[in-house]
Amino acid sequence: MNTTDVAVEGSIFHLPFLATFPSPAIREYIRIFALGLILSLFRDSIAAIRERILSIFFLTASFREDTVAYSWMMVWLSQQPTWRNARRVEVTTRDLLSVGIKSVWDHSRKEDSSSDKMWRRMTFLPSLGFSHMMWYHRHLVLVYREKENIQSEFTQSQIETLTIRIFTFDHAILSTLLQQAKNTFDAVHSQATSVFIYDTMPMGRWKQLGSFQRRPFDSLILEPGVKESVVEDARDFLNSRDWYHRRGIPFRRGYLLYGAPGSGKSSLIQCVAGELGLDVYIISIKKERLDDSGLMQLMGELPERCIAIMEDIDVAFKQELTREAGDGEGKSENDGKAQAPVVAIGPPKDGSVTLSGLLNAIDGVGAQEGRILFATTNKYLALDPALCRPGRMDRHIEFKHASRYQARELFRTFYAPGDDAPMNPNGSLMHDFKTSDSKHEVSDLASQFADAVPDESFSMASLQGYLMMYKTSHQEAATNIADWVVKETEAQAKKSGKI
Ligand SMILES: Nc1ncnc2c1ncn2[C@@H]1O[C@H](COP(=O)(O)OP(=O)(O)OP(=O)(O)O)[C@@H](O)[C@H]1O
Repeated sequence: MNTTDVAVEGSIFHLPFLATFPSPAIREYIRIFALGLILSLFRDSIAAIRERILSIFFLTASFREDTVAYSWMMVWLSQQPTWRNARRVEVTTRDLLSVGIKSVWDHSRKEDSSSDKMWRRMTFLPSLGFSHMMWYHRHLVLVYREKENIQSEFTQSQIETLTIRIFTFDHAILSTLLQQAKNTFDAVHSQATSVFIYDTMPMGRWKQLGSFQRRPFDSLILEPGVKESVVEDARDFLNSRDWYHRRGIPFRRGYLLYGAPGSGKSSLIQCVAGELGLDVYIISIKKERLDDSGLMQLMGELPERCIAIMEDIDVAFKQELTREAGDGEGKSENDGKAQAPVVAIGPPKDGSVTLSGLLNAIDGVGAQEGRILFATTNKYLALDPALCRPGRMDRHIEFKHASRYQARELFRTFYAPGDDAPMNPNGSLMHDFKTSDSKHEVSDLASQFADAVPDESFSMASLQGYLMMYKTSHQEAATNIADWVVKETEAQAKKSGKI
């Protein structure tokens, strides 16, 4: 018997059949392989036993990154004091917008109170790949975050899963925790509108892009009653589900906002979203790799109460028209009453969404109920009649360049007395806006400003741009507007080749 045979037979891992192999090296390989196999089976059994024990004593809930409940839980976790003292923790000063976490303002560092450092923002989260313990209503809770690889046809990416285990036999505690997490999330987001985009990669899903502060309703200046009527119409729609169902009418509503660029179309959508507390889902029809079925899928995956936006809906199909053709100041091509659309629509140039695909996605069988669709265009006449008909676009709202009324109200809102008036470095208001004298003064200057602006000749965006040059001096803004109008009119004439 040679030394190798002794080693095999004398080891704690004795396999008699190995003696049939003449080569000692092969015997050694087989022995190591078998040992590894047994260890891995042993490890799996231990994990299965551990899992079994945990599932007996703990209530387990998993949340995938692409679900709303995951965002609730992450926001709630980020607000738990436990992580501030944890020995292993993820600290970030960024907003984790994909899950809707806004970093919290840390007021605790009083020594920095004179400087911006007081406002250092931090979010504490349980770190990835590590099991954390915390207490919830006197129950032990285990928190585990892990990333899982997802392979698609084109790419490989990762998706996170959060697992919560609660030491309890009572299911109600999970419901309480979820409700509390949702309330926390809602409270954090009550002043903000969440924005979602469709992520076609690695697999189609709506993904939160971020959130923006609700736009104050008063900051949008349209002709009297216009914005109020849109909000009321949308509110009425949301409350009329049964009415629609009883009459067999699909429970969807569409608004087509058309007209001059920079006149408040996107701003109106922001205001409606803020007033009705709805999230916004942006649909880019021109997105790469989006075809008819992809569009249908993303429309079908919209949540029930939301605002879906399709901006520049004309650009998706009209190859010969470009946005620049009507972007200049001065009267827009859409001024005046809306006429019947006359231009035929050609095949798509870049994207692969077709007109019939779009029409189906808007009101086909798979289209989501309860959603509000806002489509915008600067080329109203270029749209196909089928796209504009009631049922797809129920209300058409025209936007023109600023009227005198709008110019005056813009000025008044811009220099409105209030807490958000421009501040001096020492914290005092730049103007004494709080006195009624200054209110009257702003009113008078607003009229002077509006008188100098020709009716429906300049976009609200350009007037706003002008006022931005005089953020701190309303008198100068009112005095210099006449010169600005002359210069701008000349510039427009040059641009359009009139001089
Ligand atoms: N009616 C308005 N009232 C107040 N501000 C306005 C108004 N119209 C435009 N603005 C301001 O001008 C800027 C552009 O507005 P907005 O994006 O809403 O215009 P739009 O009509 O959607 O433009 P576009 O067609 O080019 O996308 C914003 O900063 C907005 O605050």
